[in-house]
Amino acid sequence: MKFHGTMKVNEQGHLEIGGCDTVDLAREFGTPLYVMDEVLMREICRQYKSAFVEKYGNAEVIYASKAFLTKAICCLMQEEGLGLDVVSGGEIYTALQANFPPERMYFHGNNKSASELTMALEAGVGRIVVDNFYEMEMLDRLAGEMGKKAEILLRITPGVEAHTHEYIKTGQIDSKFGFTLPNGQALEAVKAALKKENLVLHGLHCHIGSQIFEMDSYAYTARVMMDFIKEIQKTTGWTAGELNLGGGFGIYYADGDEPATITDYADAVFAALREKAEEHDLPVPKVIVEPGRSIAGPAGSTLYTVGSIKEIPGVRKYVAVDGGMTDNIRPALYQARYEAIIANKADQPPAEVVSITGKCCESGDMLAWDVPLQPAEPGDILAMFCTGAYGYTMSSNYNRLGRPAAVLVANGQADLILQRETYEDLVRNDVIPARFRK
Ligand SMILES: Cc1ncc(COP(=O)(O)O)c(C=O)c1O
Ligand SMILES: N[C@@H](CCCC[NH3+])C(=O)O
Repeated sequence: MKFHGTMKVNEQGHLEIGGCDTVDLAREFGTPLYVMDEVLMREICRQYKSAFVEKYGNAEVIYASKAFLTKAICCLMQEEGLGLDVVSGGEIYTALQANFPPERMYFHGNNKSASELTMALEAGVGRIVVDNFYEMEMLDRLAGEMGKKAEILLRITPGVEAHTHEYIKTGQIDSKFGFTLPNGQALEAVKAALKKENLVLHGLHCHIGSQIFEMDSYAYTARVMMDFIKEIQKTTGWTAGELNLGGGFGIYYADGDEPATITDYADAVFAALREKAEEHDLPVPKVIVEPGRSIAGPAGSTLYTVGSIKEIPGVRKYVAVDGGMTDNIRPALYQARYEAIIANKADQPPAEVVSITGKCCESGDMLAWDVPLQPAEPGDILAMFCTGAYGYTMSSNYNRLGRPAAVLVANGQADLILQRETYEDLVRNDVIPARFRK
């Protein structure tokens, strides 16, 4: 069990985050509640900036907003000087609504629609990361029609097998993302992009997957990409000025996870780039990294209220909470592990091993299997750690549960950044055809 950021046990024996007693937060804002530790989030942003930008100069850190996005988070990222990775019209819209500068956005996606590309061009999104030939043609045409130039990177699938869960690997040849490098498709894509009248090719992008612990995988990928940049230069005369290496830096969720440091990450990447730059007589390109999970994940905790408890003697004890796969699908989807504590008994040692389940009509609706926990009773507040990334953003209304609220906490102050969905919100888009309204 590991505490993160500003977490501590206060004099009442309660878990405190950002100087706020979590039991009070649960009372004031209700549960389930996402609690984001602002100080920790900012601290991680600064670690990224210092490890990549301050140490190596020609680099940029952009936050992968798919991890956790609200308008307030856009404001925070802007204050910290990070760019934004966006992957849909909805993410672009959210960022624009928060006045996030469009030129600092990178637009990703393997199936962007014409209306999303138009929106990106109109807004002046900084880089569109072109994923496939269909998109390349469409973007060139749309930009031409609008009398604009699209500033692009090309997404390359480098053929790198990252050591992570099958569902979150993206760099291998058999991937839906990007132009495949090993079979020559990527080189064809570069040649095609260079010929397009309305596309300005600035560089390349790749992303090998998510929750990655081995910095060698990043170094290896950087070398593969530099070899490719040389190959492109030899074939076309064009030299990529930008290399976006994606995100994926792994974090601690539970005992046994051993993440590297952000400094190790930056050093591994730059050592590989410099080595290859020398070998190939190439400039080191501008490096862009897109961390999502590692910025939002450790900063977020979810508070739940304990309800029913079912003990099957000799088999298992289920402790049910008032959320579940609707606010955190990761255990069900990726067998993700989490650590939890009874927030109002945070000064007590764990007394038993229990499984934490949600309230959905689904046996797979589990938040944690066989974890140590303080003695749980109905009404207790359970805090689950490191839920800040891909919890809210992958949430659903299954069983017509409303999505939780979220607060940003710092220095004893809690600010609401997401309202709890109400029953009214749940029926907002329902339409009853006239023939039923007799
Ligand atoms: C293209 C791209 N960039 C960045 C990320 C962010 O990854 P992570 O949240 O693991 O840092 C992802 C998600 O895996 C991605 O697909
Ligand atoms: N959503 C995933 C990772 C995929 C990230 C986006 N490419 C997770 O929760 O781990």
